[in-house]
Amino acid sequence: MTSARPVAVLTAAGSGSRLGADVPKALVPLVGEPLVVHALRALVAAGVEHVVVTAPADHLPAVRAACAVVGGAQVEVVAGGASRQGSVHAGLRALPPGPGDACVLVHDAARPLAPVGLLRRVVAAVCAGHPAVVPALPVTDTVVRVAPERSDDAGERSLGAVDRTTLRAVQTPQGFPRALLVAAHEAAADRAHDEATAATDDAALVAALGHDVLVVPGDPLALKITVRHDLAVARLLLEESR
Ligand SMILES: Nc1ccn([C@@H]2O[C@H](COP(=O)(O)OP(=O)(O)OP(=O)(O)O)[C@@H](O)[C@H]2O)c(=O)n1
Ligand SMILES: C[C@](O)(CO)[C@H](O)COP(=O)(O)O
Repeated sequence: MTSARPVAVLTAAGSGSRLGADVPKALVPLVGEPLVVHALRALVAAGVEHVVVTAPADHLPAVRAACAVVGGAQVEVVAGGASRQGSVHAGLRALPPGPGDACVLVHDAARPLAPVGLLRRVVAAVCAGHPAVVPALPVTDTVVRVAPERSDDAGERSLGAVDRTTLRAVQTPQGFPRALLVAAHEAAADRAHDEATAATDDAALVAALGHDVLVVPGDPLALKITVRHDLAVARLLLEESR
């Protein structure tokens, strides 16, 4: 068990194409503050000491200006990569080594309302010795597999339902000892050049090295802002909680 404060990479370099705003998703306001600022405040509230924020290369000044309003941690903003995986790798390269290496959180600006209790659960599990920790929620819909043939407007052919009791929807922040996370990213660096080949989360890269991934309870507040509807839900949740 370590008592050092954790450090973090906050991914904010995505364009937000599915959201369709006129600025990158991390800069879209939610009740007065950009998504990236909400996520950064949560990391600081959980005791994170140093945060590297990844930003779109053509929006570095805007993301720096947004993050400058948050005190309580050292914050650096660097250009992200061509995929989320590439951005996390770039963030890790910019994170100076130190005692916080015992627990690195990787968090998405796209999950602005992740509560501090959730962040603390992840940190506590990493500090207790787990090599990879992810928060996740049970899946509540019935989930079916579909046939691999191309779909058309008429729909797809269902191959039947999968057992949802064993499925979990994974959130962020995810936590790892730094050396292991870096090794996992180095081993998979050739996949990071495009989203089609990149891993969709960091735990998958650590699992690919043969390590166990611990799943801890997630939180509905850690929902991911992907489409406009999510932004409306987040606004309601935030207003309700104030
Ligand atoms: N090259 C990329 C792509 C994504 N992200 C970050 O990874 C998180 C999850 O990505 P997602 O929600 O898919 O964001 P976008 O890629 O921006 O969304 P879209 O796919 O709709 O364009 C976000 O915080 C996003 O900013 C990143 O840092 N670098
Ligand atoms: C990392 C993540 O938020 C865990 O659910 C998710 O995989 C990011 O996926 P996206 O396709 O980049 O939104």
